[in-house]
Amino acid sequence: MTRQRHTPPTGILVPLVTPFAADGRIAVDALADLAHAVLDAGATGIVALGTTAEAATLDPDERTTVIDVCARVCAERDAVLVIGAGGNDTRASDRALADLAHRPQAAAALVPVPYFNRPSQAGVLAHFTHLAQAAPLPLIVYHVPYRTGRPLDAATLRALGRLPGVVGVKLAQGGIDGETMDLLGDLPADFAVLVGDDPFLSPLLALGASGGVLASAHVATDRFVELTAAWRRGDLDRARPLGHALARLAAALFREPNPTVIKGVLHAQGRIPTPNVRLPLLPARPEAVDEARKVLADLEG
Ligand SMILES: O=C(O)C1=N[C@H](C(=O)O)C[C@H](O)C1
Repeated sequence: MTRQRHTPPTGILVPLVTPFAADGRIAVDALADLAHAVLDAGATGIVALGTTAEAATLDPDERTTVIDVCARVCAERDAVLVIGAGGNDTRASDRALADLAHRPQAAAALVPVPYFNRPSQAGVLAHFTHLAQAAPLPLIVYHVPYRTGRPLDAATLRALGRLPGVVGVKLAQGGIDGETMDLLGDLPADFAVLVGDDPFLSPLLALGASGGVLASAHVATDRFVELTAAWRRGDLDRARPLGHALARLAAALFREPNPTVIKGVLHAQGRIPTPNVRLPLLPARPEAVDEARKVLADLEG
């Protein structure tokens, strides 16, 4: 099948947490309120079932609920919806993506590089070539080698970017290295780099990234949006200090495994009913939450 190219999403996309009520069930209203709040603050869209959503701990019915809520809000708001899908097995990923055929609101699926079973780079390319041909919607490759155990060089990322069904990469390499520079220096047409490492948002925007998928942007969303606009118009006097301030905020929010600190902060702000996470995650220590709130207050003060 020949796939047409689609416009990649840009700007700030927020991968929403899954708020839990005291009885352990998903707090559906709180999830919808979070979605509306980040869109009110200027986010381009939201990601349902990202890592931040603790997607791995949700049962199939709960995953459907999360997608339903996010899809409803995005439809109401005419916002971009990206849905996390896929895994480390090509056939299973294929089936998961096929299930999204009845989600016409979704702009793209966020699909991880296969983790744990350590395919070669050629195997990763073959995986995405297969998925991109068969999937009912465009794909964003989620490249996060410190989670997947599979680094990719710039040539492979570019080859992924040239696949007709692939519209972008969520780049979370844990830093900026030679491969990052090589990739951003020579991007395929209509292929978006979305930053997935919150502390590196500002330098990667300066290098040509078109936005970010950032759990940190649950808070100070308007500042993250402002940062992308400042780099876009070349306003260095605004972008540099704001970028540093948001990197400090991101560092504080990621002091403990994501999304534990973010949930602690959202709970303290009264935006979600509990800070609860599911095992094997443990709730953030109160000191970590307090520190993140202090950095946030300094930013907003
Ligand atoms: O869920 C996501 O999408 C994100 N997950 C990353 C992680 O948990 O490592 C962080 C990033 O902000 C977005």
